[in-house]
Amino acid sequence: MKGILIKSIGGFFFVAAEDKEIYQCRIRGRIREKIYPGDKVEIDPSTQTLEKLYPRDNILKRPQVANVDQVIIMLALKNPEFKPSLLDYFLLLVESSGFKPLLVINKIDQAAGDYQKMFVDYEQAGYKVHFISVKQEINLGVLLAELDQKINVLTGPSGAGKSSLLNKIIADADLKTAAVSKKLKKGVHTTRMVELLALDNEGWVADTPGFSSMTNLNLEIEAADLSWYFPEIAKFNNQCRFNRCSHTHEPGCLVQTKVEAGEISASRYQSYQRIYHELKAKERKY
Ligand SMILES: Nc1nc2c(ncn2[C@@H]2O[C@H](COP(=O)(O)OP(=O)(O)OP(=O)(O)O)[C@@H](O)[C@H]2O)c(=O)[nH]1
Ligand SMILES: [Zn+2]
Repeated sequence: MKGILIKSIGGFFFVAAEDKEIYQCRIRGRIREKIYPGDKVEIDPSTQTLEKLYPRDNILKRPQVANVDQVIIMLALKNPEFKPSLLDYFLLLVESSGFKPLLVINKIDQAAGDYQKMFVDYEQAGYKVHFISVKQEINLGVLLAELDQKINVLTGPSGAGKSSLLNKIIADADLKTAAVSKKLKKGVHTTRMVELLALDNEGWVADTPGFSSMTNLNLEIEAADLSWYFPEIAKFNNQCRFNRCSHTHEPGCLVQTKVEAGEISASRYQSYQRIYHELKAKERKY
């Protein structure tokens, strides 16, 4: 029977199978590869053995999850205050590892004025933005529909409301507590096992504890490649006067022209420039 690995602990592999049951399997000796949450597997339910690992589409490094469909970047409008530079950084991390981001802006109950206009830049760049309030349960249904049938990874800075969201949309009460237990999170650097949590529909979500420190992770990309991870800039790559234009200072740069004309967001371009120079400085050091 086919299934999906949701977690593994001490040699036990928990597989959510097609029949909607969860089987606690042992592995057959001949499977040599490492198996991650999200992996599609074949099990023998009668003996509770994991017999086969199906080829995977992709694997996310941190946390290690296989067959990821999208990475949810969740930020709050307020508490903590929304900062475009932080969102740009999260987007870059997701884009540069080759995954599809989904933007979720939480705490719209605390909004004053036309907050949506702060996100027009992102929508123009091609990102879908969901505006929600976990607390007041606004737009949660629409978001949930977007997670259906998919393996989702949830990231975002501390205080964005990730645990609160999981509390509302996870089907199983036991899993729920595991997902939000502060005790587990605070453990002395015990790396909590990644686990797929079942949503109320047919989707899955992996929480990423400690991703608040994601901003400290080193980006493993080169300055010269940076523009490929800003979709609205990547569109114009190779159209500047110079072949390997960095879009920072060169004459005849189409990107700079588009920024001046307001066709590329000035704020996004600022983030691009800042990160470009950070990466350059790092490259000079080594
Ligand atoms: N006003 C308002 N507050 C919210 C909303 N969602 C969450 N909060 C509050 O925001 C605070 C942080 O929420 P958490 O769910 O713990 O945030 P988190 O992203 O899991 O944070 P970490 O566990 O530190 O990564 C809590 O006090 C929540 O009650 C919302 O939609 N509106
Ligand atoms: Zn250029």
